[in-house]
Amino acid sequence: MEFMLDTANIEEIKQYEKIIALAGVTSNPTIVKKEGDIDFFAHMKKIRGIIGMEKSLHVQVVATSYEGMLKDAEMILAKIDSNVFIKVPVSEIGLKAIKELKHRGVNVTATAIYTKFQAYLAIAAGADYIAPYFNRMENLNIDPREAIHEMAQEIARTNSQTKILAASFKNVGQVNAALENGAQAATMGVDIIKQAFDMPAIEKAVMDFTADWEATFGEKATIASL
Ligand SMILES: O=C(CO)[C@@H](O)[C@H](O)[C@H](O)[C@H](O)COP(=O)(O)O
Repeated sequence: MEFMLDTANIEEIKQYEKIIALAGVTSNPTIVKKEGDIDFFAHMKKIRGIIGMEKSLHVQVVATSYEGMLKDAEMILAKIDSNVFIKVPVSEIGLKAIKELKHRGVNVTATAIYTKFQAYLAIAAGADYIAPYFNRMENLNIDPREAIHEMAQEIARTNSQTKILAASFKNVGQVNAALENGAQAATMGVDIIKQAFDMPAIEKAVMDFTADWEATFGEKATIASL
Protein backbone atom coordinates (compact mmCIF):
# COMPACT_ATOMS: atom_id res chain seq x y z
CA MET A 1 0.00 0.00 0.00
CA GLU A 2 1.21 3.48 -0.84
CA PHE A 3 0.15 6.32 1.44
CA MET A 4 0.49 9.78 -0.05
CA LEU A 5 -0.14 13.27 1.30
CA ASP A 6 -2.63 15.37 -0.65
CA THR A 7 -1.17 18.74 0.29
CA ALA A 8 1.31 21.37 -0.84
CA ASN A 9 1.89 22.65 2.69
CA ILE A 10 5.61 22.47 3.51
CA GLU A 11 5.16 22.19 7.29
CA GLU A 12 2.60 19.38 6.95
CA ILE A 13 4.86 17.47 4.57
CA LYS A 14 7.91 17.95 6.84
CA GLN A 15 5.95 16.75 9.86
CA TYR A 16 4.10 13.81 8.34
CA GLU A 17 6.90 12.37 6.21
CA LYS A 18 8.47 11.55 9.59
CA ILE A 19 5.28 9.96 10.92
CA ILE A 20 3.91 7.80 8.10
CA ALA A 21 5.63 5.54 5.58
CA LEU A 22 5.20 8.20 2.93
CA ALA A 23 5.10 7.09 -0.71
CA GLY A 24 4.51 10.46 -2.32
CA VAL A 25 2.88 13.88 -2.43
CA THR A 26 -0.02 14.96 -4.64
CA SER A 27 -1.59 18.34 -5.26
CA ASN A 28 -3.96 20.10 -7.60
CA PRO A 29 -4.61 23.80 -8.32
CA THR A 30 -7.16 24.02 -5.47
CA ILE A 31 -4.64 22.58 -3.01
CA VAL A 32 -1.90 24.92 -4.31
CA LYS A 33 -4.25 27.93 -3.91
CA LYS A 34 -4.32 27.29 -0.14
CA GLU A 35 -0.59 28.14 0.02
CA GLY A 36 -1.20 31.68 -1.27
CA ASP A 37 0.91 33.55 -3.79
CA ILE A 38 3.87 31.16 -3.85
CA ASP A 39 6.74 30.82 -6.31
CA PHE A 40 5.19 27.64 -7.77
CA PHE A 41 8.24 25.86 -9.15
CA ALA A 42 10.47 26.81 -6.20
CA HIS A 43 7.75 25.53 -3.86
CA MET A 44 7.46 22.20 -5.68
CA LYS A 45 11.25 21.84 -5.70
CA LYS A 46 11.22 22.44 -1.97
CA ILE A 47 8.69 19.62 -1.55
CA ARG A 48 10.93 17.39 -3.68
CA GLY A 49 13.85 18.34 -1.44
CA ILE A 50 11.91 17.20 1.63
CA ILE A 51 10.61 13.90 0.24
CA GLY A 52 13.63 13.02 -1.93
CA MET A 53 13.74 11.41 -5.37
CA GLU A 54 12.60 7.98 -4.18
CA LYS A 55 9.08 9.14 -3.39
CA SER A 56 6.65 10.21 -6.07
CA LEU A 57 5.66 13.82 -6.63
CA HIS A 58 2.44 14.40 -8.62
CA VAL A 59 1.88 17.85 -10.15
CA GLN A 60 -1.18 18.79 -12.17
CA VAL A 61 -1.36 20.61 -15.50
CA VAL A 62 -3.71 23.60 -15.55
CA ALA A 63 -4.09 24.32 -19.28
CA THR A 64 -7.34 23.19 -20.88
CA SER A 65 -6.08 22.74 -24.45
CA TYR A 66 -4.07 19.73 -25.68
CA GLU A 67 -1.10 21.88 -26.68
CA GLY A 68 -1.32 23.80 -23.41
CA MET A 69 -1.31 20.60 -21.33
CA LEU A 70 1.79 19.38 -23.14
CA LYS A 71 3.53 22.73 -22.59
CA ASP A 72 2.57 22.68 -18.89
CA ALA A 73 3.99 19.16 -18.64
CA GLU A 74 7.23 20.22 -20.37
CA MET A 75 7.63 23.15 -17.95
CA ILE A 76 6.93 21.00 -14.89
CA LEU A 77 9.49 18.43 -16.01
CA ALA A 78 12.09 21.07 -16.87
CA LYS A 79 11.63 23.27 -13.80
CA ILE A 80 11.03 20.63 -11.13
CA ASP A 81 12.53 17.36 -12.38
CA SER A 82 11.92 14.67 -14.95
CA ASN A 83 10.64 12.13 -12.37
CA VAL A 84 7.50 14.13 -11.58
CA PHE A 85 4.20 12.39 -12.31
CA ILE A 86 2.21 14.73 -14.53
CA LYS A 87 -1.39 14.82 -13.37
CA VAL A 88 -3.86 15.16 -16.21
CA PRO A 89 -7.65 15.16 -15.78
CA VAL A 90 -9.31 12.42 -17.84
CA SER A 91 -11.37 14.56 -20.20
CA GLU A 92 -11.35 13.95 -23.96
CA ILE A 93 -8.48 16.42 -24.40
CA GLY A 94 -6.76 15.16 -21.26
CA LEU A 95 -6.82 11.60 -22.55
CA LYS A 96 -5.18 12.73 -25.78
CA ALA A 97 -2.45 14.43 -23.72
CA ILE A 98 -2.02 11.31 -21.57
CA LYS A 99 -1.48 9.19 -24.70
CA GLU A 100 1.14 11.61 -26.00
CA LEU A 101 2.91 11.95 -22.65
CA LYS A 102 3.12 8.17 -22.31
CA HIS A 103 4.42 8.01 -25.88
CA ARG A 104 7.20 10.35 -24.71
CA GLY A 105 7.94 8.12 -21.69
CA VAL A 106 6.68 10.62 -19.11
CA ASN A 107 5.27 9.49 -15.72
CA VAL A 108 1.52 10.16 -15.77
CA THR A 109 -1.23 10.24 -13.16
CA ALA A 110 -4.68 10.28 -14.73
CA THR A 111 -6.89 12.27 -12.39
CA ALA A 112 -10.46 13.55 -11.90
CA ILE A 113 -11.84 10.05 -12.40
CA TYR A 114 -15.51 9.61 -11.51
CA THR A 115 -16.45 6.65 -13.72
CA LYS A 116 -15.15 3.19 -14.54
CA PHE A 117 -15.06 4.05 -18.23
CA GLN A 118 -12.72 7.02 -17.67
CA ALA A 119 -10.50 4.63 -15.72
CA TYR A 120 -10.59 1.94 -18.42
CA LEU A 121 -9.57 4.49 -21.06
CA ALA A 122 -6.72 5.80 -18.90
CA ILE A 123 -5.50 2.26 -18.18
CA ALA A 124 -5.53 1.50 -21.92
CA ALA A 125 -3.58 4.73 -22.54
CA GLY A 126 -0.87 3.45 -20.19
CA ALA A 127 -1.33 5.87 -17.26
CA ASP A 128 0.94 4.96 -14.35
CA TYR A 129 -1.66 5.91 -11.75
CA ILE A 130 -5.40 6.50 -12.05
CA ALA A 131 -7.03 8.68 -9.40
CA PRO A 132 -10.71 7.98 -8.68
CA TYR A 133 -12.32 10.67 -6.49
CA PHE A 134 -13.91 8.61 -3.73
CA ASN A 135 -15.98 11.17 -1.83
CA ARG A 136 -17.01 13.10 -4.91
CA MET A 137 -18.23 9.83 -6.47
CA GLU A 138 -20.31 9.11 -3.39
CA ASN A 139 -21.78 12.61 -3.63
CA LEU A 140 -22.85 11.80 -7.19
CA ASN A 141 -24.43 8.52 -6.11
CA ILE A 142 -21.70 6.54 -7.91
CA ASP A 143 -20.52 3.62 -5.76
CA PRO A 144 -16.73 4.13 -5.44
CA ARG A 145 -16.23 0.73 -3.81
CA GLU A 146 -17.71 -1.16 -6.74
CA ALA A 147 -16.00 1.14 -9.25
CA ILE A 148 -12.56 0.71 -7.66
CA HIS A 149 -13.09 -3.05 -7.47
CA GLU A 150 -13.87 -3.15 -11.20
CA MET A 151 -10.90 -0.88 -12.02
CA ALA A 152 -8.65 -3.33 -10.18
CA GLN A 153 -10.24 -6.20 -12.14
CA GLU A 154 -9.58 -4.40 -15.42
CA ILE A 155 -5.93 -3.85 -14.46
CA ALA A 156 -5.62 -7.57 -13.69
CA ARG A 157 -7.50 -8.62 -16.88
CA THR A 158 -5.26 -6.51 -19.08
CA ASN A 159 -2.11 -7.31 -17.11
CA SER A 160 -1.46 -3.61 -16.92
CA GLN A 161 1.09 -1.79 -14.74
CA THR A 162 -1.36 0.98 -13.81
CA LYS A 163 -1.95 1.54 -10.10
CA ILE A 164 -5.09 2.92 -8.51
CA LEU A 165 -4.33 6.05 -6.47
CA ALA A 166 -7.62 6.76 -4.74
CA ALA A 167 -8.22 10.40 -3.75
CA SER A 168 -10.86 12.79 -2.37
CA PHE A 169 -11.35 11.39 1.11
CA LYS A 170 -13.35 12.85 3.95
CA ASN A 171 -12.90 10.06 6.50
CA VAL A 172 -10.76 7.05 7.37
CA GLY A 173 -13.52 4.57 6.49
CA GLN A 174 -13.41 5.75 2.88
CA VAL A 175 -9.63 5.18 2.75
CA ASN A 176 -10.03 1.67 4.16
CA ALA A 177 -12.77 0.92 1.62
CA ALA A 178 -10.65 2.12 -1.30
CA LEU A 179 -7.66 0.01 -0.26
CA GLU A 180 -9.77 -3.05 0.53
CA ASN A 181 -11.44 -2.85 -2.87
CA GLY A 182 -8.18 -2.90 -4.77
CA ALA A 183 -6.56 0.55 -4.68
CA GLN A 184 -2.79 0.17 -4.35
CA ALA A 185 -2.38 3.76 -3.19
CA ALA A 186 -4.37 6.45 -1.41
CA THR A 187 -3.69 10.16 -1.08
CA MET A 188 -5.15 12.13 1.79
CA GLY A 189 -4.93 15.37 3.71
CA VAL A 190 -3.32 15.34 7.15
CA ASP A 191 -6.81 15.83 8.65
CA ILE A 192 -7.54 12.19 7.76
CA ILE A 193 -4.38 10.95 9.50
CA LYS A 194 -5.15 13.07 12.59
CA GLN A 195 -8.69 11.67 12.57
CA ALA A 196 -7.29 8.13 12.55
CA PHE A 197 -5.57 8.63 15.92
CA ASP A 198 -8.17 10.87 17.50
CA MET A 199 -9.72 8.00 19.49
CA PRO A 200 -10.30 8.15 23.25
CA ALA A 201 -9.64 4.38 23.37
CA ILE A 202 -6.06 4.83 22.08
CA GLU A 203 -5.41 7.66 24.54
CA LYS A 204 -6.85 5.59 27.42
CA ALA A 205 -4.74 2.54 26.55
CA VAL A 206 -1.57 4.64 26.63
CA MET A 207 -2.55 6.30 29.92
CA ASP A 208 -3.38 2.95 31.53
CA PHE A 209 -0.01 1.47 30.49
CA THR A 210 1.80 4.52 31.90
CA ALA A 211 -0.13 4.34 35.19
CA ASP A 212 0.68 0.62 35.62
CA TRP A 213 4.35 1.20 34.85
CA GLU A 214 4.58 4.09 37.32
CA ALA A 215 2.77 2.08 40.01
CA THR A 216 5.43 -0.61 39.65
CA PHE A 217 8.66 1.33 39.10
CA GLY A 218 7.88 4.86 40.22
CA GLU A 219 6.90 7.99 38.37
CA LYS A 220 10.28 8.90 36.96
CA ALA A 221 11.40 5.45 35.87
CA THR A 222 11.59 4.70 32.17
CA ILE A 223 12.86 1.48 30.58
CA ALA A 224 15.97 3.37 29.53
CA SER A 225 16.64 4.44 33.12
CA LEU A 226 16.44 0.94 34.64
O1 LIG B 1 -6.01 13.55 -7.89
C1 LIG B 1 -5.33 13.64 -6.90
C2 LIG B 1 -4.15 12.80 -6.80
O2 LIG B 1 -3.87 12.23 -8.01
C3 LIG B 1 -5.68 14.53 -5.77
O3 LIG B 1 -4.75 15.55 -5.58
C4 LIG B 1 -7.06 15.08 -6.03
O4 LIG B 1 -7.00 16.14 -6.94
C5 LIG B 1 -7.71 15.52 -4.73
O5 LIG B 1 -7.67 14.47 -3.81
C6 LIG B 1 -9.12 15.86 -4.92
O6 LIG B 1 -9.36 16.77 -5.91
C7 LIG B 1 -9.66 16.42 -3.64
O7 LIG B 1 -10.99 16.28 -3.74
P1 LIG B 1 -11.94 16.99 -2.71
O8 LIG B 1 -11.34 16.82 -1.35
O9 LIG B 1 -12.00 18.41 -3.13
O10 LIG B 1 -13.18 16.24 -2.89
